[in-house]
Amino acid sequence: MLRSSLTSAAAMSRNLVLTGTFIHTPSKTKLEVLTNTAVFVENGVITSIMPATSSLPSTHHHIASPEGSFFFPGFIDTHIHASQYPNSGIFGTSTLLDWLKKYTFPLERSLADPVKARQVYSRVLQRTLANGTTTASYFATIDVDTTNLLADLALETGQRAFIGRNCMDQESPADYVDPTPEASVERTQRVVEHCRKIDPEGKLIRPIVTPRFAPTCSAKSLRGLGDLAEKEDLHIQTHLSENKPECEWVAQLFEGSKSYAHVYDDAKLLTPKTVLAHVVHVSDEEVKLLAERKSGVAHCPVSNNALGSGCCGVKRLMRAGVKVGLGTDVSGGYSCSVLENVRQATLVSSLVALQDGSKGEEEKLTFIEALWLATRGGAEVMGLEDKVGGFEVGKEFDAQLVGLGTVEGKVKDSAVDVFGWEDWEEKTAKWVYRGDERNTLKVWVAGREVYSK
Ligand SMILES: O=c1[nH]c(=O)c2nc[nH]c2[nH]1
Repeated sequence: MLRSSLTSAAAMSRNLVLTGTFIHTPSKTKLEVLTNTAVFVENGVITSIMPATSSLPSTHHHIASPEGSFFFPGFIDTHIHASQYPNSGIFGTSTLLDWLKKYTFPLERSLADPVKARQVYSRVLQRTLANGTTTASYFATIDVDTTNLLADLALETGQRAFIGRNCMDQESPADYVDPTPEASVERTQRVVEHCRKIDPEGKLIRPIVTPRFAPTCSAKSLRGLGDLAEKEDLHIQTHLSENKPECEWVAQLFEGSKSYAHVYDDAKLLTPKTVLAHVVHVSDEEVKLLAERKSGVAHCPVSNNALGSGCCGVKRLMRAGVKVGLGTDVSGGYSCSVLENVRQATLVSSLVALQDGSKGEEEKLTFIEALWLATRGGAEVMGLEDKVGGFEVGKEFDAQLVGLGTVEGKVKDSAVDVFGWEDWEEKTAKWVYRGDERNTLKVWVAGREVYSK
């Protein structure tokens, strides 16, 4: 059940003490398991972590993890198109450019209808929270009012969200396009103002400048958006080098730029606050540029597989010092589950390891590294590394309670069977490869319970 009203005392409680097992990834290679532990949360922030004792202060609302369950940091979805959620699973055999025309632009255009937008956005917020996503970076549509509605709904449900209005002023359908480069900037400014009005300190809701991708943005609009982001110190999100025909198209449209990545760099759009989705077909020079600019990558394995875009060598990016998180990329990706992307990130990396010219075993991502990408990696990409991603004093309590099943069927509705002899690392691996939203029992953002099964 989604906590959209503030009536429940538990949902409201900002002073909590949670006890039981806590699992997180302090580093890329380490899964830390804290058993019999108490985590104190005050005003949404973790104030102490200590061994659990039998006497707990009555000033704090107590939540104990049931046997066999554990607390895990909330997932960070660094790339998701909220407006495309109704199309999840509908992509046929299309690839990126025909998929955009056939399925995506018509649906996005229809969301200028506020009734439909409310229905779709409410549902995607509910479904992502039910999958343990506590932070999401959303693309909406080109429509200002319904993009602002997405911001309102995210604030109401309590998810941490970056809200982006899609900018597109060329190479787009005649009835789904910004009329001028100036309109792209001015309409974006209206969304920025709205987000800042409803959440002045950006505690949960932040605007994000969103040039859709280079082909649908004129050089003038890209430059205008780069200027806006610089002036207002804003986050930026876009797509980079997802599939080969797209890359060829960009080379034709932007002959003056050295590469696809340079198209954005030439417009001041590669900054430490930039999130680039996909990044499948990039040269070493482009990878170096991303690392130099400290821009982040949203790795979207499910979408890359579904649309046949290619296998992203994610370890290559990480070795070069590029920040990387995971993105569901709904609805190029058919699932809004970050866990599904954790799983597929590891599987794709095994295929990358077999490719000619790869570094073999070095390309493989372990499930622990993939969980790190889904939490701390995503936090770095979104500039939230001091706030979320793990269990440490000073971080906000963004977390999910994960319940696994037993062979006796003690946890209902779970596809994970735990026999009892597995250690916590093995149980976590079983969750990654066998689990789904049925295992997400509760979710908190900044100490507020925002979802309960
Ligand atoms: O996966 C994607 N989804 C989109 O909506 C899109 N637009 C440009 N490039 C895109 N890639």
